[in-house]
Amino acid sequence: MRKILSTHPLHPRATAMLAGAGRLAIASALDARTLTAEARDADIVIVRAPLPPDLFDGAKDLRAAIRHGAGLDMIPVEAATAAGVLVANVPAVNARSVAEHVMFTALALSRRFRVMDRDLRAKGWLAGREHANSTSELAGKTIGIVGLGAVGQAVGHIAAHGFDLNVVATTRSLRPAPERVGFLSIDALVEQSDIIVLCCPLTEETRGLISRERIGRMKPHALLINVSRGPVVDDEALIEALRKSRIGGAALDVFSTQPLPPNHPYFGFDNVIATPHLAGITEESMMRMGVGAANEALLVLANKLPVNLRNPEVIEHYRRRFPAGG
Ligand SMILES: NC(=O)c1ccc[n+]([C@@H]2O[C@H](COP(=O)([O-])OP(=O)(O)OC[C@H]3O[C@@H](n4cnc5c(N)ncnc54)[C@H](O)[C@@H]3O)[C@@H](O)[C@H]2O)c1
Ligand SMILES: O=C(O)[C@H](O)COP(=O)(O)O
Repeated sequence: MRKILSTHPLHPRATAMLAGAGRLAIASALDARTLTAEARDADIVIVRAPLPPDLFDGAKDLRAAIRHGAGLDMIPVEAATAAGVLVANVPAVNARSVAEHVMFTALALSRRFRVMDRDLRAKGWLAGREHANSTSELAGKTIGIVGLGAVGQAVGHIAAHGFDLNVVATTRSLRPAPERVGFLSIDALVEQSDIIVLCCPLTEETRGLISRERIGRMKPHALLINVSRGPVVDDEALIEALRKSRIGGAALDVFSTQPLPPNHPYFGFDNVIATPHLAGITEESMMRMGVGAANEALLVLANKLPVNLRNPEVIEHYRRRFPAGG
């Protein structure tokens, strides 16, 4: 019987789709050793936790590693390709959830929601109201989007049409600019934006993109929102900037170390919102990601290629391993 290993439980609709195709096993733990052992006899692995590169060495039946979501950084794509394993993801289907989270944190930071709510509960009405004078509207401000893909475009659309923000973005290839979006270089974007949203993938190019130097160029009231991946930001520099009130605040959904340790310096700031990598997770997006991943798995098990194949260079090697495959 075919084994589909998922690092996490899937949405019930996805589980139901896979029921006839094989045995769905949920990983018993997420450490490298357990995942490697449990992938050894798997045909498919559905991924929401980082896979170790050597997982592929002993997984002789493994046909595909399928990301439940957009970011490919949890799959060592080179190692998978070398082993003849297909890599796929489910792009765009959580973009709306992430964009709504971005706008929610932009509003929460601008309106000082955390301290108002906290002080109302702890110190009473007047203490809660005290923060209101230093809050601001979003309308008319500039939001700078780094990574104008599915998430970035959804953020830009809501920001421009829903909140009357001016939208600027970096781009590497997208032309012409979407409606109401202006293109800037990354340096101009960090200098000119009141709100900076990071929604690029983690790559060698984006690792450390928000460097000490770029944090130093931000406006003193700038808000930094990171829904990309933790290592895109220089944590030490950001913590220092927050300590010195060099920027207005930050909303961080992703971190260089996940889970974020309970005593992390980010928890010490009133003007930081920290969430545990959940911007893309809602009832709706979990259903779409799960169904998308299950669809890709069913295609592969039916000897077809996944729709969102991310390592097409693997095909020849893959077909040598599974002569009927694809
Ligand atoms: N926090 C969450 O829950 C969550 C959910 C979804 C996605 N994400 C993260 O957001 C990323 C983007 O998701 P998406 O669905 O928009 O993907 P996408 O592939 O549609 O868009 C990524 C965009 O980033 C651009 N890009 C790549 N390198 C860049 C660079 N150096 N500078 C500027 N732009 C660059 C690409 O050209 C593309 O337009 C994912 O890779 C993932 O890391 C996080
Ligand atoms: O890359 C993504 O799409 C997000 O991080 C969500 O992925 P998840 O399925 O791991 O929550």
